[in-house]
Amino acid sequence: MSKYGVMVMGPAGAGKSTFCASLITHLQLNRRSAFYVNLDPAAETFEHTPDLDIKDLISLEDVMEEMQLGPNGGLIYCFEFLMENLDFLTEALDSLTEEYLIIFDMPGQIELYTHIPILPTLVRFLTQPGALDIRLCAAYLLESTFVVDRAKYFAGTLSAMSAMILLEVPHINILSKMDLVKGQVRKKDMKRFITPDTSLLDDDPADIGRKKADVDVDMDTYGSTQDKNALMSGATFKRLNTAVAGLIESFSMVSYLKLDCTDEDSVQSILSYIDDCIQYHEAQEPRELVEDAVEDE
Ligand SMILES: Nc1nc2c(ncn2[C@@H]2O[C@H](COP(=O)(O)OP(=O)(O)OP(=O)(O)O)[C@@H](O)[C@H]2O)c(=O)[nH]1
Ligand SMILES: [Mg+2]
Repeated sequence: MSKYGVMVMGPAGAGKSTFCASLITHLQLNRRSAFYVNLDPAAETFEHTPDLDIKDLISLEDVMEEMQLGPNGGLIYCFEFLMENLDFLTEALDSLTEEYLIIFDMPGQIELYTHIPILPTLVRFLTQPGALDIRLCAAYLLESTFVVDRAKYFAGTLSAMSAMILLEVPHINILSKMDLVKGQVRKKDMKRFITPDTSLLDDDPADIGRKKADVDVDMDTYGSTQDKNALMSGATFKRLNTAVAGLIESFSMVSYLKLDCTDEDSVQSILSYIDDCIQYHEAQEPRELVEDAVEDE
């Protein structure tokens, strides 16, 4: 019997936990079952109480104190500990039926999605046929306000692509908090962010400032805030961004779905993409009519 799940990932503050909460509320309203797994050992408050919480296995606070680690090192330690204690997941998830959507709320430390091999191992474990066998979809959130700074947007897109390549499961990318950019970006421009368009760098409004500075900064003077700003907007920086954007374009893997958690239709639309990715509906038994619906007829 297959199980179904979505792993909600992305940089710190991208809106992962808020999306998980909106998704659970939406599922409940539609009489679907959710199983909420919090894998962020630093998360403290939740709109919906997790059904399984990594904090019951290991606490980031204890790790930081006992192992003398900072928050990022502590998080990696927690995940390594989880990988040595995978029974913690198996015991809780094994009995779930195909009716459930298992929602994994992940931490925001970017290194988890880029170069540390823990997540691929975890994903392989969750999806392994004959074991938990979860049909898993990865949902990578990037905050839509990133589009205001094009260099930041392409850097974020590169991190999304890195997660896609690393995890090798069906994957959707999401621009979250769309309500925050409503009316600020023209529709025509937004399309170029939804499917990354490298020419966005050619007509970057930030370039106007760059041309004025006519920069390639003398490294000897690098140090003051002003010089740092000049460096970040210099010709070398532009070449770097163009190279990153070219890389993203050559793989042609990333495109985004738009999410506004305050809008129920938007959450429903993302859910239908997730359902498609994991082929949720194909495994569902036809539902019996609810009693009052029968009475109405
Ligand atoms: N306006 C708006 N704010 C949002 C939305 N989604 C999340 N936020 C806000 O963004 C902030 C961060 O949201 P979280 O859901 O905690 O983000 P996260 O990705 O789980 O953060 P970490 O777990 O710390 O990495 C909170 O203040 C949320 O209220 C949205 O769709 N619209
Ligand atoms: Mg969170």
